[in-house]
Amino acid sequence: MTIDSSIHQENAIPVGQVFDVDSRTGFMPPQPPIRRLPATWEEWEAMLDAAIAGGFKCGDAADLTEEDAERSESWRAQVRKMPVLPVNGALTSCPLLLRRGHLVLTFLLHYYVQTLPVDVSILIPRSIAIPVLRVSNVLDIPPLLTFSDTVLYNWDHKTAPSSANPDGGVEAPQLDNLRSQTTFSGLADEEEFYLCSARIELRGVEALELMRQTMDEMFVGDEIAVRRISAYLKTMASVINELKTLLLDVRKQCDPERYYSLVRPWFRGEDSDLKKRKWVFEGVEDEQDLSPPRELSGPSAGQSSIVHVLDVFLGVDHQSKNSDKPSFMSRMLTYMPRNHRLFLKHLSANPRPLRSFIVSAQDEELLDSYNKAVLALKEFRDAHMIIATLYIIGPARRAARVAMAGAAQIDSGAEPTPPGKAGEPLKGTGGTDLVKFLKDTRNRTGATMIS
Ligand code: HEM
Repeated sequence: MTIDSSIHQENAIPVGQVFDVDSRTGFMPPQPPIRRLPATWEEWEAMLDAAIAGGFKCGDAADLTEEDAERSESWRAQVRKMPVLPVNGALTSCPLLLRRGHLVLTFLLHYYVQTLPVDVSILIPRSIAIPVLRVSNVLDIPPLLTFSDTVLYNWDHKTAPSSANPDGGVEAPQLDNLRSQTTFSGLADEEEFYLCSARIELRGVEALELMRQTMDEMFVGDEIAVRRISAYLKTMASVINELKTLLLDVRKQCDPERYYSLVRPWFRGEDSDLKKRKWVFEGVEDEQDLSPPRELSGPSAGQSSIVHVLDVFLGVDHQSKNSDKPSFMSRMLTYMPRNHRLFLKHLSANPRPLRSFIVSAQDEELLDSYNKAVLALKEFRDAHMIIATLYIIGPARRAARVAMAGAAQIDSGAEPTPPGKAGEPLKGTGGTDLVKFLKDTRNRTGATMIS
């Protein structure tokens, strides 16, 4: 049986069409997402083409010239003049078009917001504000760029696969034959940042299949089942180790300084705005069916369902006992495609979780295999901390030192504080106090091991 089959028992892993989880590509769609919206919405596509061709810089870029600022302002003026295109008909009835619609509108939105001068308030013009709110409402995700826009629904084959597979089905994309459809900067570094996650999604499909097999065996629960689960968990540990290698491989083609200064600033959501400006969606108050969004965190691979699935399956709990506030991980669920969120909800509601099965089985080999799988996930997070240090913490400190040196030259009395040092803690794209947060998730993973 493949993981495509329908749910066949109460505690089965919930996969199949209803959850948009594919047996070959997991949370990624099996075929490349559509590349362009139909003619009715061509103005959005054309405006996005113009932004990409414009090679814009963010409004706070250190090397922004007057000419750069004028060019992006003339693009923004065109966006403001654009009509409010309808969100109806073919667009709302086709999930594939809706996904492309969300991608195009949120890239436009981030181009618009991030190219604004730093000293003006953020008013998102009606031409983007109304459609992005409508499309996001139908998809039930927030009206800004998400992991699904940059990774899940933003890929294509680098070269078209040579042939269909023998049974006439679609072949899963090869990990080394991927490209991204849309980027802000046009840099290979940005593409590599997205593709690193895409490869993890695809390689993670084997973990999904192992979970399904494990849950089937837990249902049986006899001695043979225990031996089989033990073997599945050992294989899962090696799959997670491969995910770690894929993560560390981001260093091969994504340069930390370029990522930090030329790619990452485009992702900022409302909660990462340096001046704490509010994002105002023009015209929302005139529309009966719309309301202003409550929370707008930028895209983060913390929204990757595959990592959440591993946590839920292995029993890693990210919710702090001393806080009523939802954890970052549970907040990120609302940024995932709705069906993937439902998938996770279904998995979390499993009446017989793996961890309690392991505890009650009292089998040494099984316990060892389980701990190996959890250790592999903890080591994935160790590697992730190395990456976050290389790509964010290091460059942020260096940028702060340069800024301090500049300020000291201007005014020797000034004492600016670098981010992540004595002042405000360094923020993640999702608005977290990132050093503390990443350490916490890593430690919680380690603490899941059973002694
Ligand atoms: C250059 C590459 C990467 C950088 C710089 C990076 C950075 C970060 C940062 C700063 C956070 C903190 C949360 C936030 O505020 O966004 C985070 C969270 C997270 N990232 Fe990454 N990340 C990278 C690649 C990846 C990849 C490829 C994955 C896996 C698909 C991943 C999975 C996660 C997860 C699951 C979280 C939530 C926290 C956790 O589970 O430990 N990241 N990342």
